Amino acid sequence: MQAVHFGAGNIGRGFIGKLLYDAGYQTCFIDVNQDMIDRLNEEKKYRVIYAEEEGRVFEVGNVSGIHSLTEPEKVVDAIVNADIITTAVGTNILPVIAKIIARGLDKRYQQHDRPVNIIACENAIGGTTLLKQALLEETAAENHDRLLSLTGFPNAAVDRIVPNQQQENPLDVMVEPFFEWVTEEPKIIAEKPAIDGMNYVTNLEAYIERKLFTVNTGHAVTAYLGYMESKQTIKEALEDRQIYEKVMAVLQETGKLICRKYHFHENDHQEYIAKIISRFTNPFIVDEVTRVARTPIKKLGYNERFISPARQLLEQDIFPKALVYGIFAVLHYNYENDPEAVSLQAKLQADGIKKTLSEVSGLTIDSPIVTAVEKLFQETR
Ligand SMILES: NC(=O)c1ccc[n+]([C@@H]2O[C@H](COP(=O)([O-])OP(=O)(O)OC[C@H]3O[C@@H](n4cnc5c(N)ncnc54)[C@H](O)[C@@H]3O)[C@@H](O)[C@H]2O)c1
Ligand SMILES: O=P(O)(O)OC[C@@H](O)[C@@H](O)[C@H](O)[C@H](O)CO
Repeated sequence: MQAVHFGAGNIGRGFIGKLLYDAGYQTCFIDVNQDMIDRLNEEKKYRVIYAEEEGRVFEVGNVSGIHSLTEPEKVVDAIVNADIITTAVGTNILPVIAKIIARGLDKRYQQHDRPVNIIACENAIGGTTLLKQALLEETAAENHDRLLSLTGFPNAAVDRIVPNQQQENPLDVMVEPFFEWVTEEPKIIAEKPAIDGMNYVTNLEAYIERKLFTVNTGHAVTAYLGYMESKQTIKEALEDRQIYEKVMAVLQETGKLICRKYHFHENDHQEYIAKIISRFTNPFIVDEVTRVARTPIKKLGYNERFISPARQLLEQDIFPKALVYGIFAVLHYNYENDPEAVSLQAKLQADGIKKTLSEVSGLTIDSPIVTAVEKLFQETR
């Protein structure tokens, strides 16, 4: 069985690639990192190392690589023959790879009518749906029906902390032992891919919101508050009592929303939070605050980890005080090596807090969230 996976990065190699290998797939990674592609083709295998006391090591074999931009014909042919297509490139890159995937699917369905599932393994609500929309834009209108009748577009939630790597062999990747991959069953086409460790659910929204608003909201608040306090890593940030308490306050707010909306049991959710904090403070992982804080403009999006739970709480007449503080912290993120942080700071300088926040978040300028964030700035001046 052939898998085509876009993004040979941390999650691509450390999570999806491993599960695909264990399930018997030969995985062709598509990336723009030439060194990574060359190494994959030379070595045809790499190692996944667990960040734990025993330090278990797993070999992932049957891998190869193709450059997304310089070898487009090879990418197209890999898509023609794929049994599954997955991505882990970052949500912002999905419209970029849509072009080549659309070409590949077009050629595929000219040659045969074997259905294929595409699963975007990104941190986003409706990641595969975003890719599907971008694919339709890249496909001639007369081929839309054929594309939609032969392609499955299930959304997914993926959870495994894979920090930036410092391995001797750049192909090797250290990951936390915990993982969760949940895929939307009703949108699967034809036979369900049998991948050990990937679970199918009918109500993905509950799982993705629980994951995004707990793991990722908690992670992001830790990172932005940590950055403000000059902490280097997520673990170091959480060792600061004041940061820890602010993070817990945020998780109690998002927890209230998740438990009410999806009827998760309160005690189970508190255990879920405790487990996540223990994952963040895993002593075998060095996870820099700047990795977790990356792309702050994206993270302030309307359907993202801060604004979505904050506005949903507000709709229930609950004022999201702790989340507002988190948003205030995001606006302080001025890391010069993150292009989005640089643009965000430039925009804040030019347009001020209310206009900037309103534009990046999609909230109205008179939203109580925007007003409360501005008030925090005034109070700390
Ligand atoms: N690292 C984690 O802990 C984690 C966990 C769950 C989900 N995710 C999600 O997985 C996705 C990837 O994150 P990551 O941490 O692996 O990032 P990463 O930067 O390590 O990997 C992304 C890869 O995509 C490649 N890429 C960029 N543009 C490309 C293009 N046009 N064509 C093909 N490849 C391209 C990059 O070269 C890189 O190798 C993100 O959506 C992230 O939110 C990450
Ligand atoms: O990947 P991002 O930028 O959406 O979020 C940063 C981290 O919170 C994220 O990568 C987590 O490590 C991951 O989502 C854990 O499953």
